[in-house]
Amino acid sequence: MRSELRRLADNLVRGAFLELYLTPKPGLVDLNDAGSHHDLSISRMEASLAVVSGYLRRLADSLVRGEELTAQVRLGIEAEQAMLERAGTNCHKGYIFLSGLLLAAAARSHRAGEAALSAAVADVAARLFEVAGQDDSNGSRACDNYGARGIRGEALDGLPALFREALPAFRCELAAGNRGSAAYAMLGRLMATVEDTTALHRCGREGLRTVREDGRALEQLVEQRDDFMSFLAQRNEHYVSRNLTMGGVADLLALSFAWLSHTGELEPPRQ
Ligand SMILES: CC(C)(COP(=O)(O)OP(=O)(O)OC[C@H]1O[C@@H](n2cnc3c(N)ncnc32)[C@H](O[C@H]2O[C@H](COP(=O)(O)OP(=O)(O)OP(=O)(O)O)[C@@H](O)[C@H]2O)[C@@H]1O)[C@@H](O)C(=O)NCCC(=O)NCCS
Ligand SMILES: Nc1ncnc2[nH]cnc12
Repeated sequence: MRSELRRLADNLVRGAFLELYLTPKPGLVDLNDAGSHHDLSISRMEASLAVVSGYLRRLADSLVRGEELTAQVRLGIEAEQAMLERAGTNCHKGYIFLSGLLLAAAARSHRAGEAALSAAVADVAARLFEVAGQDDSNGSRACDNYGARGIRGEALDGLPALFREALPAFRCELAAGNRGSAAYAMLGRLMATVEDTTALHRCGREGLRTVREDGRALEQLVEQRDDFMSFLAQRNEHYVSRNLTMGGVADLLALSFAWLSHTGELEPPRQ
């Protein structure tokens, strides 16, 4: 259990790096540019991931010691503060929460399999929201203004974006022999389905609609083996012109990469 949790913690860090370096991603920081994030850069996000890495190791240790959930929530809040102090950004706030939630659920899930893990996520999220207060945040305002459920709904429902959308999209593409486009099939599915409160906060319902339509277009281009890379680069220009971004999609993509890395599905097949 100890080594398994440490391994998952390491994969959660790896997943966030894989998300950061996937290029192009409209509105988001990638190897080409900082998208709609004037305050961010690759190096700043890498500095933020150093904080995430230390946090996930401490969280795994806390879980191995069998500490109460309140101790893990405290570690999450400390990590949010350390990210602001050391990297000057809140760019992984959502991921600190989502990765911690998945790790805490894995420690408490006594049955094997993704359905059991998803149920454990929902259970931990319900208990976590009882002990952690609700901030006056961009996400909570977007939820109030647009009747959205955002990251809290995603967590309380057991991460359906991960288990029911992203992973099946990746596996379906891989089963068709398309290893090169599998990550983009996953990105397209997340864009088409996630209720991203970062997009809502920045550009209202119109912004979320744009992300969803682009997600469906990306899925079609991937399916038709068309030039989806040029499409994403063009959409990046549009997102930057509107200040549109999709931080929730980014965090859920990172979580998906992390889980696929943990299961070994990112490795090339053995000859
Ligand atoms: C539960 C908390 C995470 C609090 O969340 P809250 O409801 O208060 O909302 P936000 O503070 O807005 O943070 C939520 C972040 O979640 C990401 N997100 C958005 N939609 C979804 C979704 N549908 N599913 C999953 N995740 C989603 C998103 O994160 C990314 O975007 C961030 C940038 O957003 P923002 O801060 O709004 O930035 P800007 O637009 O640039 O802002 P301005 O400059 O305009 O002001 C970035 O962080 C990405 O990660 C949302 O931002 C929570 O704080 C909590 O309870 N924490 C407890 C501690 C903990 O983590 N414990 C776990 C231990 S087990
Ligand atoms: N690549 C990225 N760009 C901007 N915000 C993010 N939050 C998580 N990943 C991100």
